[in-house]
Amino acid sequence: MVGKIAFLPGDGVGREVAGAARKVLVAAAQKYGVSLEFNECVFGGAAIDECGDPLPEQTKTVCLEADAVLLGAVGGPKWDGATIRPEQGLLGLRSALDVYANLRPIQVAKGMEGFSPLKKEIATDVDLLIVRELTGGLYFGKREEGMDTARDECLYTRAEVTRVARIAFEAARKRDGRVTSVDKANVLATSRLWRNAVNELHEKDYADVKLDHMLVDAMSMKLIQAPSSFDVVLTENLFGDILSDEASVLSGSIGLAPSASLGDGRRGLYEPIHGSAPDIAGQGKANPVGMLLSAAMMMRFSLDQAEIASCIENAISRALAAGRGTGDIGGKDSCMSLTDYICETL
Ligand SMILES: NC(=O)c1ccc[n+]([C@@H]2O[C@H](COP(=O)([O-])OP(=O)(O)OC[C@H]3O[C@@H](n4cnc5c(N)ncnc54)[C@H](O)[C@@H]3O)[C@@H](O)[C@H]2O)c1
Ligand SMILES: CC(C)[C@H](C(=O)O)[C@@H](O)C(=O)O
Ligand SMILES: [Mg+2]
Repeated sequence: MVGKIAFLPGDGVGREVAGAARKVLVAAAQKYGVSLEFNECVFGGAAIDECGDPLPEQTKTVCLEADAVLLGAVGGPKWDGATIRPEQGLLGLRSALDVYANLRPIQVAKGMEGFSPLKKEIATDVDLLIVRELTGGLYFGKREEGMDTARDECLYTRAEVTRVARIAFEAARKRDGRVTSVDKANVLATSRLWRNAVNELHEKDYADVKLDHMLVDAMSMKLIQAPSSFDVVLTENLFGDILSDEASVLSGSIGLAPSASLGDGRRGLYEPIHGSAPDIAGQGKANPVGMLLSAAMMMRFSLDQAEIASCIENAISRALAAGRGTGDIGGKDSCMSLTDYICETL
C-alpha cells in the first residue's frame, strides 16, 4: 500500500471529475502493482445535506490522518456561500491542513497551441507556475457585515509571506530560475510588506534566482500579452485566485488546470482550480483533465510515485494530441469516454 487518500468528491461536476480521477488512479496503480486506499468522505453541499456541516468532524479527521486529500469541487446555488466559509467548508479544510502554498501550473505544450485562444506565436512555449498564498489575506481576515456597511480585513505577517515565497524560489530553482512577485504595492500596506519580505528572503537565500515585481493590474494584461515571458508567478491569496482562472484560459479551458496545495509536511490537498460548474453539472460535459493532472501531482508530491504520475500525464497528453477531448476544448468526448480512453492508453 503506497498511500491513504482522503477522497472528497464534493458537489456538481466535482463528483464527476473526482470519479474519473479515482478510475484512472486505480488503473495506473494496478499497472504498477501498487495499491491505494481511498477513504471517501462527504464534504461541501453534500455534507450540509447529510449532516448540516460542510466539513464534518469525521471528514476532517480522515483528511488529517491521510497521506493526501483528493478533492473534486464544492458549492452551488443551493448552499450559497456556506460550503466555503473560513471556519468551515473549503477554506476551513485548507486552513486545518495548513496548506499555505497553492501551486497552479499552466502550460500550452508544443502541439497543443490549437486549444489556446492566443495567436500561435504567443501561445507557443507557455509554461508558468502560479504560487498562490492560500491560508491568509482577505479570505481569512475579520469580517463585518451590516446592512449598509461591510468590511473585509486583509492581514499578512512577514512569516506568512516568507514561507510561501520560499516555496516559489525553490520551485524556480528547479525550473527556469525566475520569479515574478505580484502585488499592489502602490496602494496596499499588505502589498508593501509582501514586497519587502520577498526582497529580504531573495537577498538572504535566493540571490541566484532572478526576481522582479509587478503590480497586479499590469500583470493581468501581461499574462495575455506575453505569457511565455513568465516562469514562477508568486502572489497573495485573492490575486492568485483571479490570475489563475485568467491564466487557465491560455491553455484553452479552466477544465485543464490542476492544483496542489502544500504545507511543511508531505501531505497535500489536490484539486482542479475550477468549481462545481452548476451550468454543466450532471450532463457528462465536464473536462476531467484538470482533476486528473491534480491526481498525478498527488502521486508525485505526496505519495512519492513519480513514475505513476508521469504515466498518467503522458496518457493525458497522448489523448489530447490524438484529438480526444470534451466540448470545452472543441472535442466530442464525454467526461467518462475521455476517462476510459485515458485508462486504456495508460
Ligand atoms: N475549489 C472549489 O471547490 C471551487 C472553485 C471555484 C468555485 N467553486 C464554487 O463552485 C460554484 C460555481 O462557481 P463558478 O460557476 O463561479 O465557477 P466554476 O469554475 O464552477 O465554473 C466557471 C465556468 O467554467 C466552466 N467549467 C468549470 N469546470 C469545468 C470543467 N471541468 N470542464 C468544462 N468546463 C468547466 C463552467 O461550466 C463555467 O462556465 C460556486 O459555488 C463556487 O463558490 C468551488
Ligand atoms: C471557491 C473559492 C473559495 C475558491 C478560492 O477562491 O480559493 C476557488 O475559487 C478556487 O480557486 O479554489
Ligand atoms: Mg478560484
